[in-house]
Amino acid sequence: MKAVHFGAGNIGRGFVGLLLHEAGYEVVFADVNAELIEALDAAESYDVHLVGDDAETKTVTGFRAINSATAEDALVAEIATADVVTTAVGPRILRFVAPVIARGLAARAADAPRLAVMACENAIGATDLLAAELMDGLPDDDTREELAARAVFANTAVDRIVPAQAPDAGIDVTVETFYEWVVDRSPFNGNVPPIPGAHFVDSLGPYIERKLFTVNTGHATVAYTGFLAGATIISEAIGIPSVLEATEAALAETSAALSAKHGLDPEELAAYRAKILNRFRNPYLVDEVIRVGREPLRKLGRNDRFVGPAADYVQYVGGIPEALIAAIGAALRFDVPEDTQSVEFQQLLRRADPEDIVDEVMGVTRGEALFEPLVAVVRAAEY
Ligand SMILES: NC(=O)c1ccc[n+]([C@@H]2O[C@H](COP(=O)([O-])OP(=O)(O)OC[C@H]3O[C@@H](n4cnc5c(N)ncnc54)[C@H](O)[C@@H]3O)[C@@H](O)[C@H]2O)c1
Ligand SMILES: O=P(O)(O)OC[C@@H](O)[C@@H](O)[C@H](O)[C@H](O)CO
Repeated sequence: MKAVHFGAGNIGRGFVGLLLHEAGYEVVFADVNAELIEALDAAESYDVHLVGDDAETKTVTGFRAINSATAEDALVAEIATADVVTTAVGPRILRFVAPVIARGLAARAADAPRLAVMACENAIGATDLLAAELMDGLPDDDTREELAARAVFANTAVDRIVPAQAPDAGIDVTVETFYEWVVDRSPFNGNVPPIPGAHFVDSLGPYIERKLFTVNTGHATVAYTGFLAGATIISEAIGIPSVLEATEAALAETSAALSAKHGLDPEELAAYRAKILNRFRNPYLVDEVIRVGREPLRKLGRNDRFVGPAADYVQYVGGIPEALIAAIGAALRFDVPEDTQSVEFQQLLRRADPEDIVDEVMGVTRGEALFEPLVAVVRAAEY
């Protein structure tokens, strides 16, 4: 069995690549980072260090690596004969990897089994987005129909904290012990790919929302409020009482919305929240607030970790989620010169009207209950 995985970064090597290897796949990593690809190509193995309770080291072997920027034809040939394609490149990069996956599908033998395509990104419907980008790039409906019949596109939810790696780590990765990979079973018609580390479910919606609106809302709240409090590392930030309080308050609101929307049990959600806060406290993970807060424009989008659950709170619980609005207020002050979106956002805050920022960045329009509270928090953050 062979898997082609786009994005040989932190989660690519430390989670998806590891689980596919453990499932018995030969993994072909594809990435645009030439140095990383050369290092992977030259190595016979790399280690994944699981840190925290039940620490252990796992070794990944039997992989290859291809530079997707310079060796596209070789990558197309790999996709043509692969069983699985996965991505962990970031949601806004999916449109760049879609065309080569399309070429790979077009090159498959007519009798080849359908290719399982799963985007492993922190976004609701990431695989749908990848599929839409792929289909949009095709010349006509006949080609779209032909290639759609050669693939199975399945949404997923992935959870494992993998920080940026130490400069001397090489291709080895340090990760937390916890992991969860949940995949929508419904597109496979009973033929799910054999990946023991993945959990196939009939309805992914509650899983991805529970993950994104608890792990990632909490993580981002710790990052943004921690950044303002002067912390640099997540485990340090969550030790600050005001940061913990802000995070617990935001997560109480997301849990209320999840419970009201999906019928999730409040006690189970409380246990889930407590476990996640403990994951953030892991003293062996050096996870910087600037990684966790990265790309604030994406994180403040309508369907992402703040506005998504805030809108659900308004719709399913009723009232205004004040703690989530306060966390958004902290996100507006995430001023990090090395983060392109942070720089862009700080410039936008200087020149744009608060109403336009709420509309265009957060996707909340005038007349919605969240509009005025969000305008007020943006106005308070403006220079
Ligand atoms: N790190 C985590 O804790 C974690 C956990 C769950 C999900 N995720 C998600 O996984 C994705 C990747 O996150 P990460 O932390 O591994 O980031 P990362 O920056 O470590 O890895 C991304 C990799 O994608 C590569 N890349 C960029 N453009 C590419 C292209 N056009 N073609 C092929 N490769 C390309 C980069 O060179 C990089 O190696 C994101 O969507 C993130 O939200 C991350
Ligand atoms: O990857 P992002 O930028 O969407 O979010 C940053 C972190 O919250 C994220 O990478 C977590 O570590 C991960 O989602 C844990 O499963």
